[in-house]
Amino acid sequence: MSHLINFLEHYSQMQRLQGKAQEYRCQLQREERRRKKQLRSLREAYKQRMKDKMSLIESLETVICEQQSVLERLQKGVVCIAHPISPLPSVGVHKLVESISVLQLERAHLQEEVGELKQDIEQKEKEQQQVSNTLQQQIEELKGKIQEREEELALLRAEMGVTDSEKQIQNLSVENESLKQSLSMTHGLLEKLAAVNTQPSAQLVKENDDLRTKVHHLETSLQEKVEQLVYAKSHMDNMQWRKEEETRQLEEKVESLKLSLQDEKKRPPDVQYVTQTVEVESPSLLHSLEKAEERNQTLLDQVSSHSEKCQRLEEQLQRSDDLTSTLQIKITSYESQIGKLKDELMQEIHQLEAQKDEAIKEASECSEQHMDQLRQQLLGMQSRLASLQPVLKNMKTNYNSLRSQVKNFAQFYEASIKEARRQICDAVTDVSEANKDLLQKYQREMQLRKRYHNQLVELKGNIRVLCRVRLHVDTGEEEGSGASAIITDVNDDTKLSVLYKGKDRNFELDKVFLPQTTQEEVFQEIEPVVMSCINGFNVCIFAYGQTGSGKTYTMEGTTENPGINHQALQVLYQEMEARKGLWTYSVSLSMVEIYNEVIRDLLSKDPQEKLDIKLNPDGSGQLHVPGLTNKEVKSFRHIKKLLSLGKRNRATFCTNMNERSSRSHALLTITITGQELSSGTATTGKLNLVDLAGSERVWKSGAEGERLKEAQNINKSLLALGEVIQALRAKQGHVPFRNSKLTYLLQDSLGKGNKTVMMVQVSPLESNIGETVCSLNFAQRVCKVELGPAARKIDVGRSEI
Ligand SMILES: Nc1ncnc2c1ncn2[C@@H]1O[C@H](COP(=O)(O)OP(=O)(O)OP(=O)(O)O)[C@@H](O)[C@H]1O
Repeated sequence: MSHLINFLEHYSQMQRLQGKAQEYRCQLQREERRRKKQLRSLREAYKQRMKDKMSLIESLETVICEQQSVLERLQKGVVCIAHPISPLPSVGVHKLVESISVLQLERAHLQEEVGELKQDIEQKEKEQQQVSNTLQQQIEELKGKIQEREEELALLRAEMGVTDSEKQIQNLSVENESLKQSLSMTHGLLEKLAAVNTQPSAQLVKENDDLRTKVHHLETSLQEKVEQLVYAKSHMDNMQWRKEEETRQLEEKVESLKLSLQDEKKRPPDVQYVTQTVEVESPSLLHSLEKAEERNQTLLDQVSSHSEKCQRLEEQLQRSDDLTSTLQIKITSYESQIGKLKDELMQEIHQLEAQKDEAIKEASECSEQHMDQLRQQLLGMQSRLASLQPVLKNMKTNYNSLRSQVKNFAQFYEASIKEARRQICDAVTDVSEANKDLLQKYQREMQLRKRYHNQLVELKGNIRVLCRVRLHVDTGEEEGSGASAIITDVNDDTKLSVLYKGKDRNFELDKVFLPQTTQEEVFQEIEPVVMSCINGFNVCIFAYGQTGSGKTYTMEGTTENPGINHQALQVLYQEMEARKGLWTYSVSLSMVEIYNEVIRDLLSKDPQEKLDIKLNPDGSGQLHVPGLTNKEVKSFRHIKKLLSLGKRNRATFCTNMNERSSRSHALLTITITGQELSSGTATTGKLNLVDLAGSERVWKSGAEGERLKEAQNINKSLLALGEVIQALRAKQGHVPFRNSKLTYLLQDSLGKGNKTVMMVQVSPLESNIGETVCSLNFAQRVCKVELGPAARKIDVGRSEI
């Protein structure tokens, strides 16, 4: 047992260790996920910034293109200026040259900055490389440690053999493997990070180079344009000088001509000749003068057009200057933007580097922490394993001893089982014997009960005559004659007296029910007789009395106050249910009506069919009614359904035949067949519940025809019944069963050894006194013949039937 407890303790320890390992694994996975997320966000931010930079560079490129086109346009303008002879404004060209030199200076600055950036990036790359190298080294160290631990675990596993501990070790190995994977993943992520950091720097450098080449191209083209402009300017200066020279020569010529003309005019007559000569010569001179003037005019026009042209060119140059200055401003703003961007880029690079350093630091710290944890776990595991080893040895020895015990246990078990079986068999035989004994006792008790019950019933009388005084029902018909004519004795429930024709008539019967007696109280009195049916007795219960005396009420009752029929069936079913397991029962039911000595089946599909009583063809001497429906009853509910069907069928006759129910007998027969399971004893009992026709003496009041026939038949059958009961009570050898259909039909139930209850119903009304006395006389006549130990003193009344 102690081994088992030890084993369980170790097992629980193992479980705990497994749980912890699982916990660590989860922690590691969480950390890994966190780091991945961090790196992902960093990468996203970096990408976004790079995108911004690229868009800025693109915008810069477009600006440079624009500048190029402007320069091309300028170039074209300079070419146009080279051809006409006009003075050229040198200010714009100078400005352009100056801006180009500024640009060159800027370019030199940018080149320097790019060079510095390159150096920075290289420096950063080197640092990054160093960090990744150190991380790589750490990873290698971790790998080595993991390898060592694996080897240790393998050794431990080899020592421990195939137990639950091995599962634990396997779990730890799996955990180590996952740790390794996470480390390699971290390594990969770091590499990716490094790659991400280097990539944009190279791109930037490349773009800077491109920009630089573009600027160089622009500068060369500008240089060429400047040279062209200088050449054009010198050409124009030349042209202007020549023009001025020609103009000066012509003016000098005109001046000399004017002077010579004035000299000629001042000379005497020969001067006339000279004048004439001059006059002769002067037209030619005038003509040449005119020509010279004309030429002078054209030259002046040319000069003015050239000066206009020069004006325009100057304007153009002014515009170009403006354009160049705006471009210069733009370039400066772009340069400032580039500077800002460069700063931002540098800041971002610094931030990224700081983040990267932080991430690396965190990763390394985390790895170190994990390593520490793992180391601690390993130490814990080692110590636990060390403590487990002796326990394991103990367990092994325990296990071996248990195994040997188990081997012996089979024999011990078999012996104990045999012993237990023997004991159980003994106990079972004892119990079955006791059971048998009990069963015998029970059967004896049951027989005794039956006997005592029978004795009790016999003591009360096998044929009992009871009287029920109907409750005074205050109906209109009976008004004025409502006084009770019956006097009951509260102290003696067997006596009642009636004041009839001035005389007191005293009657003594088996029991008298007072008007206020309830349906339940009535049934309680006859319950033992009813119950004897279940024990194989035939029982007949008759309700006798004049019309309206309460026969149907006593037998059928109402829904609120069920009568004998309903209560009898209920208790019978209850008893059958109580005997379940000891007895099995089958119940069948038939309902007939006897009217004018004709039997009709109330449960038949054709209730009008007349039935007859015949001897059973099986030779048993028993009577039977061919064609009579004898319904097998499944439950109490089924019985109720059948009763209402019979009632309905009878009601149909009533409507057809004018209150026939009062003048016909209704017979309900329940047959109960039972079998005792232990002994196989079978019993069959019948309960006949009869609501007799009204006993009033209508035939005496001069009734005729059908009514007379009815009355005669009723009287005949009731008389026959009285005679049969009398004969039975008197235990006569011959019982006149065949005198009526009713007694003939009930022959087997009225015979010797069976039980009969005659419930004589009387009306309490003064107006019914004659019939009441008549019914009581009938009851008394039946009662007086009683045989038994306690002879009754009976004041015999007159029989008027
Ligand atoms: N003990 C009683 N308590 C209350 N009402 C009763 C009692 N006995 C009879 N009645 C009522 O008296 C009336 C007549 O009774 P019932 O129909 O049972 O007489 P009956 O003898 O069967 O008549 P019939 O011969 O015409 O069938 C019914 O309304 C019934 O409910």
